[in-house]
Amino acid sequence: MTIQPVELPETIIIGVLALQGAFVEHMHYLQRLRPQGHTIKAIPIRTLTELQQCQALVIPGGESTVISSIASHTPGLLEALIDFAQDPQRAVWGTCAGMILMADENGIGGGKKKPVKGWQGLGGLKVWRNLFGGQLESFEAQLSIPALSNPSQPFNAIFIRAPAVHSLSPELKDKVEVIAQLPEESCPHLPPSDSPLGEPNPEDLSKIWLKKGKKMVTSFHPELSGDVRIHEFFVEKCVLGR
Ligand SMILES: NC(=O)CC[C@H](N)C(=O)O
Repeated sequence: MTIQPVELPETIIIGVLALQGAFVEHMHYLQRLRPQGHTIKAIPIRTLTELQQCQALVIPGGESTVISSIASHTPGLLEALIDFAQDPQRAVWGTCAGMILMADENGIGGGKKKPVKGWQGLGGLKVWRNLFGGQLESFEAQLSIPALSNPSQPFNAIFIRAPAVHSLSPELKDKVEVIAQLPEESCPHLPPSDSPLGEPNPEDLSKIWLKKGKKMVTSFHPELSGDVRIHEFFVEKCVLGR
């Protein structure tokens, strides 16, 4: 099946899911971008009608259980978000809690807590919630990321109760681009392996920024870094596909 490219309007509306979490920051960063030939308008999304106006979507960091619960109590919203996340024509970026929601399945620690409903945006991604630890274990890492503009300038990646990749399905592994990884010494330890997610792949733990077609996920918070380059990447590569 070939996918027909969608004609984008001059003004591209990027929705930022605004139910909970760091959505204001994402909107500020997106509004600063000036891609060639287009204007970006970032709008907060709280209803189905607002989502229907968007060409692309950002799911912010925050608390995935809360975002999921509010979405499920808003008429038609959760189903429409899942459709949007799975539509290969639509650009969607999940950061931190947003990455958890974009996964197929998620688990926490030894797997005792109920998982959050996965939107299956990349297809084949499983994540651990909070594997890097609680709020007090938050940390920053200066990363060299060759895919960014001005790559010699490190990117300050901020991790707050961040999720880690548990595993990628073999089909996803073939299609996904791993854009950034953590050095081994910063990777989390695996929890006891009694998780309902099945056997983790320790090699996937370091993967903190993944892209498949128009979808991407980052386990950290680029909207808190003071650096717009990952937002710029999302607009150029995922939204505009250039
Ligand atoms: N900074 C974040 O987005 C944290 C995500 C949070 N630990 C969750 O499970 O939803």
